[in-house]
Amino acid sequence: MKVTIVGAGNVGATCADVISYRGIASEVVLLDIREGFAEGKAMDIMQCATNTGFDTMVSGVTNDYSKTANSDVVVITSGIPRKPGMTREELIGINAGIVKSVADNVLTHSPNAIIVVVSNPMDTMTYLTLKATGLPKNRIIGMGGALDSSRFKYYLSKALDKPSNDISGMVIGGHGDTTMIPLTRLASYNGIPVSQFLSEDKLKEVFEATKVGGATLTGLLGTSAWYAPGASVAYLVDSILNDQKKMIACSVYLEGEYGQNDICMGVPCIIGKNGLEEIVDIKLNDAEKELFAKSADAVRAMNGDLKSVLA
Ligand SMILES: NC(=O)c1ccc[n+]([C@@H]2O[C@H](COP(=O)([O-])OP(=O)(O)OC[C@H]3O[C@@H](n4cnc5c(N)ncnc54)[C@H](O)[C@@H]3O)[C@@H](O)[C@H]2O)c1
Ligand SMILES: O=C(O)C[C@H](O)C(=O)O
Repeated sequence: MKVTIVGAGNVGATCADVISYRGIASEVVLLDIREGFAEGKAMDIMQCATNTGFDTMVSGVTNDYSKTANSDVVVITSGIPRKPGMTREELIGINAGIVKSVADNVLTHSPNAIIVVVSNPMDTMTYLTLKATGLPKNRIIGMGGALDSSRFKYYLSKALDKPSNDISGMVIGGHGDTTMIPLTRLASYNGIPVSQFLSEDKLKEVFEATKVGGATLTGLLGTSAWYAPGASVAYLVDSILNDQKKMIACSVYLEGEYGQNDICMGVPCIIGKNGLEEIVDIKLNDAEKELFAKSADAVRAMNGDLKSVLA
């Protein structure tokens, strides 16, 4: 199975590294516009093969889309990341043009690919990709919820002082500092509601820390995070390529689900060989429904800025 990753920067290269290390795909092509950069990243990753023991063929190309032909999955990470103090939404002016032209290019050579959108503001870039390509909704998946959910479990694990892998939890809504909805009511520690172990105040702290998880890392690193984002994309790609049918919160096109229409935002999805295979309808309580509606208002307002790109 072949995966192309457009953008060989921090997230794209980390994703290629995790995919090859875990043997998720037989071939990975990294593509970037910076002369020689993707080639260098691919060479560096390939020089891990004998020490970490993988057989995936990773190659890099400078803007040559012919090398990406017949990819099963294309991941779009091209564009600029935010700097400390910025929101993801501020990236739209530059990233919208990049994402649209990249989506057109990849489809010319891989007309059947499933596209995973990572560039920010991710929900809006996912919507843009869907509208610009006209592809069916099962083939356009925005990655954000897998990452936000892993951060949620990290913060819960810290609060509980228990391992992250014993914790279950999901973040839905937009992938933004104010639009994420960590579902604290439904999170559990080995099947037991976390509310049995954590006070309301502690859960509120976890909720708030999760929402700004990306901003916190950006403040510490000077640019946005890449290890967990790259691993989260690889997790999603694994579920597609290996038809795992995992339930993963992803940004997908909604047509009435969760009371929303004509918008891409994070909801629980079954992800398999056809990409989005099902949107899972979990029963939200009134407070969660209200948060979801507010989150959708913010994402929709952002989508309004796409008019000139989509014209
Ligand atoms: N959805 C998420 O959960 C999530 C997580 C982390 C980062 N991101 C976003 O992913 C994007 C990339 O982040 P990063 O940290 O890897 O940035 P980065 O700057 O390290 O890498 C981006 C790469 O894109 C390349 N690029 C720019 N224009 C291109 C084009 N037209 N064609 C091909 N390549 C092009 C650049 O040369 C650069 O190497 C940012 O927009 C960031 O906000 C999203
Ligand atoms: O925080 C960012 O800007 C990058 C990404 O969306 C993240 O959540 O790490």
